[in-house]
Amino acid sequence: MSEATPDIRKGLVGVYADESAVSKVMPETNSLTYRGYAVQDLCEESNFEEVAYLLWHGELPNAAQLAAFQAEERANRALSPALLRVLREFPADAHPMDAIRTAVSFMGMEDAETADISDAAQRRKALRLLAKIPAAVAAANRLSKGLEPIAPDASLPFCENFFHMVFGKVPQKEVIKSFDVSMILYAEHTFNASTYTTRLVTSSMSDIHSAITAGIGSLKGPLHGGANEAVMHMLSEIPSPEAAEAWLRERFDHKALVMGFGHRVYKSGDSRVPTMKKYAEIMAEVVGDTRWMNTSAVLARVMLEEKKIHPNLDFPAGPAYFLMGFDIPLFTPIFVCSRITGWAAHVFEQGADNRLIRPLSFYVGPEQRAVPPMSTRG
Ligand SMILES: CC(=O)SCCNC(=O)CCNC(=O)[C@H](O)C(C)(C)COP(=O)(O)OP(=O)(O)OC[C@H]1O[C@@H](n2cnc3c(N)ncnc32)[C@H](O)[C@@H]1OP(=O)(O)O
Ligand SMILES: O=C([O-])CC(=O)C(=O)O
Repeated sequence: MSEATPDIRKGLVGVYADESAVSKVMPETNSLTYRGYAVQDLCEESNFEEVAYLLWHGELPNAAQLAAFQAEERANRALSPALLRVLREFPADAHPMDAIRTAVSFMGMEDAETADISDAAQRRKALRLLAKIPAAVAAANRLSKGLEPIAPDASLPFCENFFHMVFGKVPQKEVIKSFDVSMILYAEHTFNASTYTTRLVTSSMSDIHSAITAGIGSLKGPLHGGANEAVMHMLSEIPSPEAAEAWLRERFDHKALVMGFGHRVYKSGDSRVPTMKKYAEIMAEVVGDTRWMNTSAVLARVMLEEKKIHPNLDFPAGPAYFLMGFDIPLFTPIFVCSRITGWAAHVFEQGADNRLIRPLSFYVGPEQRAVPPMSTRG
């Protein structure tokens, strides 16, 4: 007798897997809060370091707490000589997401506290990851182009230091502000695929480097974080804003996905898009290049008219990063530099009230059968 099929939610659509106090997505009002604060307000009133502290501690830092947090982050940026040697051995055409995934895994082997999964140790390790990941991303990017890595500068704030390590210089304040806003918007988003991956790994009482390494693997996919790169490749294929509508309609004919559109939770607009779009437009003004935002506007209009699908955060973030001068394969690793904050907050939360995550599968394979001898197998 065949079993009745249980209620299977493919893709876990609509499933509440646990409670969380880190952030809240409200699709009915297109809004998002981190620990109760609207992301738009955080973008205007705070900076990425303050948001990292907020996500990890539940409250915004006061001046002394922020200064101590920043001092810790700045003191932990340098990569070990061994990791730098490993980075030099990576194939020049390795994708930077593969490079940072491997680098974080290596950092796990180097960290003296890897095996200590107490809350205090996990927090110390998360701080070291927040500090070192940008240095590894920047070093791998430069090495892949035959350039020497640039050592972090402890006199610079987080965002300025990232530009320093990638380009060897710090850009004007409008560029830093746009980047900082992108880092705040990318920091956290409830139980997205990569965050859930980090919680799943944590649930077996594994360590934070293992969880973050797995999270990076999940983020890489083009249905998730990899979409910010895919958006820019797509925009680059479109010869001009005037050609965008015909290009898109042709894509509809092939039933192809349009990258940077759609979202599992938001169905009438991603809460973060208006803010990121504003700062992408500021970047277009700073650089004096409106092609990407004009092309984007046509795509967004036609997608809404024809498919009723809105853009997600990756859609304006892609051109914003391009206008900041970053190589396209660096876009998702930049997302990692930010999302380490949200991932770690979830690792702490999962660890504080843990139960092994282990769902069921409904078997649909062959009935039980005898193992045939080799001589009878076709
Ligand atoms: C930071 C982030 O990770 S944001 C997400 C970044 N990812 C992307 O931009 C990739 C493109 N987008 C997508 O692939 C999807 O929208 C996802 C993966 C983000 C969400 O997927 P789901 O929640 O499973 O999609 P959903 O069920 O809402 O799709 C409904 C319909 O819209 C279509 N659709 C959704 N997004 C798109 C898109 N970007 N282009 C074309 N059609 C789309 C689906 O094919 C589906 O059509 P169907 O009903 O004819 O099968
Ligand atoms: O929430 C999701 O599924 C994807 C997303 O937007 C994010 O991780 O920022």
